[in-house]
Amino acid sequence: MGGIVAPGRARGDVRETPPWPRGSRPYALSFPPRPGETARRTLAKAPLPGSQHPLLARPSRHAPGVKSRAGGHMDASAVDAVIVGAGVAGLTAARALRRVGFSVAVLEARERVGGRTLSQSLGGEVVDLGGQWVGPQQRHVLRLADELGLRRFPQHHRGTKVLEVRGERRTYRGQVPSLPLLSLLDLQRVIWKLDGLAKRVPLERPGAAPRAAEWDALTLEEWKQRHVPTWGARAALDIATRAVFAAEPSELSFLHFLFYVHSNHGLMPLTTIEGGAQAERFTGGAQTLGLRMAGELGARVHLSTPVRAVLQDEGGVTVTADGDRAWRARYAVVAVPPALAERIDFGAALPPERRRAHADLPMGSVIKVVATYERPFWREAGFSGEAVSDTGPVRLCFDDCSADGHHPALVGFFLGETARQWTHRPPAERRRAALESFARFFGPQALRPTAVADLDWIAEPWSKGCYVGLPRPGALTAIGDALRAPFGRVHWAGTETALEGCGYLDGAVESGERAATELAARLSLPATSPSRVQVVTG
Ligand SMILES: Cc1cc2nc3c(=O)[nH]c(=O)nc-3n(C[C@H](O)[C@H](O)[C@H](O)COP(=O)(O)OP(=O)(O)OC[C@H]3O[C@@H](n4cnc5c(N)ncnc54)[C@H](O)[C@@H]3O)c2cc1C
Repeated sequence: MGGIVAPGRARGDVRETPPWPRGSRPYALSFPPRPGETARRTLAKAPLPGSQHPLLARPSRHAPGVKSRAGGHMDASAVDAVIVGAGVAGLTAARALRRVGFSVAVLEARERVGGRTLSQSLGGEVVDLGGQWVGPQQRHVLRLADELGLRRFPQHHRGTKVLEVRGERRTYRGQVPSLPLLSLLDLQRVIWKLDGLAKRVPLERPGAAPRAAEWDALTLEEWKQRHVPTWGARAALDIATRAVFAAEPSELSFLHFLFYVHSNHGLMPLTTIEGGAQAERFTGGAQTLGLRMAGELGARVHLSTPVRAVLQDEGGVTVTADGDRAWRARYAVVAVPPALAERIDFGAALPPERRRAHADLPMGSVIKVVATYERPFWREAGFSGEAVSDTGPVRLCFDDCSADGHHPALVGFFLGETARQWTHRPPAERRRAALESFARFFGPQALRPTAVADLDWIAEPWSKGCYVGLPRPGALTAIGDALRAPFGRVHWAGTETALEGCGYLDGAVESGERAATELAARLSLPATSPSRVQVVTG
């Protein structure tokens, strides 16, 4: 097969006729306004620097129809946009572009879609081994879920909670943990203080915060040592940090911590169930988000396709995957975590700030464990199923029963240093340790599950950890806007690039919509390059 064809569906072979003449259609995709909207619209309207980029002056090593590096002929296909990564962000971008008539190909390294979401059957009910909850503030993901027709149900939270601190098991009800009064007062002051400081970090440019350089050089641990006098407030801050970031306070840039809190509507919404980020779950699991979108995209999604190079020239982008397969596109959206983008060759002109983003946003560390039971024995004993611990190895636990309560389950998390300690241990030993934690929280019945499943996200080669990439101290200010700024014809998505909901499903959706808006603007400009209608295959 060879010759000249229009941008095609999956492999450059089917013309997709847009309902308007090329170049005449307004670019705007209709997403509701959000923080930074003005700036984004400006970006979308301004001529982007693609054609002036120094990289575009030289021909691609992978122009269609040429020999590949491996010497074989390339299997090149042409589309408007190649999207790298079929997580929620990449699929959101692809779906949005597709719905306004652009042709897309989505290339995914794994043999499944959904990335950091994974829903699987356990004990007769679907459980989530990756991303799971959504909250009322998370409007991007909630709107997408509604569009896709997904149903949600409230996270169970009624009953007594468990707090394990300094080796002592305490119980409490409501929102106020069982700590000494002085610690509680200190904790409330610290929450107000941190929420106040977070609001001073501009989401578009954290580096423009009043004391950005100083805060970026400081770790959350160092800030805590200076500003939090009571042991109880310190312990609560440590526990909350591990739960929210899957990292230790000593690993986090204080500036990034504040950015993240601002991006996610404050500390309390981040850490609570009722009215917070853990308020609801998806019926059928969170992976249904990606599965539904992939269903709409059909053969445009290519699984088991690890991308190795995204190289651009004057006319477009050539994306090369394992097996010497290549796709030709006008633009690309790279929707993988920065730590995974490090493995992709973007050519010598990739700006140093962007290289730094790939090198200095290591992923957090989490192992998630779900155990199912005959009976919800913790509910029957008056417990909500919520437990936090500074002892571990399970440091955070929730009730994970099905919506109707008929499939009792608990879910636990190994987080930060604890997850790293357990990543190399045998899975059976790890599961046993998780059950022992559950038993300490709620009673010995926890040692008798009907089934147990766990997922060590550190060992996942296409995630390298989770929940999210975390800038090392000093990196956020050095990277500047390179996390989001397009590199020639390459645009970036993924929850790490989100202004709102960063780190969460909400941020993945927000970033996918933003990248689609950027691309739609450029794709709607009059087509000047003949290469967009060329494809030559072997
Ligand atoms: C245990 C756990 C619990 C979580 N809990 C929650 C929660 O309760 N609520 C919430 O909102 N969020 C939660 N999250 C975070 C949430 O899952 C993520 O923010 C979100 O899924 C990120 O989506 P993404 O599309 O940005 O990235 P990803 O899901 O990582 O998608 C990137 C995709 O790119 C692919 N890829 C990587 N490299 C390449 C390559 N070279 N070529 C081709 N493909 C490639 C990957 O395989 C992946 O499919 C949790 C995550 C984990 C792991």
